[in-house]
Amino acid sequence: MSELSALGLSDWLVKQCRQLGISRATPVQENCMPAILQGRDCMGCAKTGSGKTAAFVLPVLQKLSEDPYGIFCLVLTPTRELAYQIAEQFRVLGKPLGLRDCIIVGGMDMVTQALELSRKPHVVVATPGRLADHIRSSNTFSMKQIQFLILDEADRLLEQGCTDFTKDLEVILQVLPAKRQTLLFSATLTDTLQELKSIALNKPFFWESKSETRTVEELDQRYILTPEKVKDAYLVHLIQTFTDEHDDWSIIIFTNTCKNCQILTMMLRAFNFPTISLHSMMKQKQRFANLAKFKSSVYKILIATDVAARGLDIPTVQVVINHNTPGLPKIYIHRVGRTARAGRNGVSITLVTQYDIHLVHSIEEHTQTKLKEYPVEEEEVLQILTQVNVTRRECEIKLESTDFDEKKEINKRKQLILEGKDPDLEAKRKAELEKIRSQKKKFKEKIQENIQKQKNAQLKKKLMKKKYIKKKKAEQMAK
Ligand SMILES: Nc1ncnc2c1ncn2[C@@H]1O[C@H](COP(=O)(O)OP(=O)(O)OP(=O)(O)O)[C@@H](O)[C@H]1O
Repeated sequence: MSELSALGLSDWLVKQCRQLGISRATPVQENCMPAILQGRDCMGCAKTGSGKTAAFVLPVLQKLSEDPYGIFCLVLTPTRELAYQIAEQFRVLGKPLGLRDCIIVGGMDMVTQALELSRKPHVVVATPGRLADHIRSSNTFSMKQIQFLILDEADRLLEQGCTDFTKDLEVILQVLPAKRQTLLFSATLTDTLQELKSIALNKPFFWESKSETRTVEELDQRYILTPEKVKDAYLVHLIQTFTDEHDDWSIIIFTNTCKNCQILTMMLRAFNFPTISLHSMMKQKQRFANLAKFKSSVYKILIATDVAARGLDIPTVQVVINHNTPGLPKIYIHRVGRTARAGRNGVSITLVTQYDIHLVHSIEEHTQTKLKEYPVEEEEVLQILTQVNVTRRECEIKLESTDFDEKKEINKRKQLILEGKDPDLEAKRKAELEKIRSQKKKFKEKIQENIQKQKNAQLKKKLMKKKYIKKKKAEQMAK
């Protein structure tokens, strides 16, 4: 690791870093910061928890201090919680500058945000959807002068997943100057390198940490093979063991859906575990409040969907449990990267059913790490199995009596409206597609049935012929 001052940072910034416990640069900082300070575009790919945020925050602050104006820098990131975390790093490190930042994310008041944007903050940290909304609806701010565009978790921003940012990014890129520095960072940048290269136009400086594995050495990666029906009993058993043995540990449990997140939270609370949840069906204020309670260790267990998989930096997290095996290796890398950050140790445990074994193989191949089995006293798990499953069922019934599913439907409709689609038309289209699909299926089945019938008839014919020949032969022999 290098001294920060040797990398071209001013004394005030080095001093500010020291106050935050940053005395020497991590490899991603050591390699990317000089290139950024030289004015180059940069793509940085380094493992989770390796200090990528400071690798772009520090050079931006250095440049901003030389020529301060607003809006100087725009940071885009996929989740609202991450936007607040990044803005906080800018605020803390840029305090001596009197840095003014502005956070533009969905679920918060648009008028207040528009007002803040019009006051020319130095740095805007945003999620793409809400920023694109402001650009479409307001002319009270300009981004024509920005020096830096930063895409944190860049691969997620550019991939076409369930939340597709590409249209919003197009809107944003149209209002940015062509002459700017573009910086892209992620722990899984190399997966989508080609798409990313088109965003950073000026022959970017590319740096990737050289390592055989794609997860950190300090992370102990484990799995438990379990039948689906016993999964929750394993989960309760694991949490009981961890909380019995450690006072100061926090645990993040990742699950696949908002509903599962809600049910597991209710279930663990029924067992008196201090549990809180984070998922996209919660109101934004509740999301922030829950995260704050988890960060301050008021609650030791956070159950989240993949909305919390990337970027969140919570040093007390010692354990990550994957209640479902992630379908994609890169989701696994980000999820387990919520622990073992900045040189600390951590454990990840993935619950694997017999249907997920191929996913584990793909994770192992991608991360170049073999997951080890986590030893569990199975007798103890079996002892609580009935109680856990009954409690889960009770929680499911309780949730069904609320308007959770209805809210989900409303949220889906809202999302479609935001995407400029008519929800009723979409539902009709979906039903029609479903009808066509089922007709196709029936048609295929019919063809298969006919083919089978033909084959059977041919077989029958062959058998009859054989029988006939046999009979004839027998008759001839008799003669
Ligand atoms: N040079 C440094 N020395 C010590 N700690 C550092 C240094 N740089 C950053 N950190 C700390 O390391 C932690 C992880 O940093 P950061 O959140 O930037 O990781 P990241 O690489 O962006 O991870 P992810 O891929 O999960 O988003 C933070 O708490 C940060 O304050």
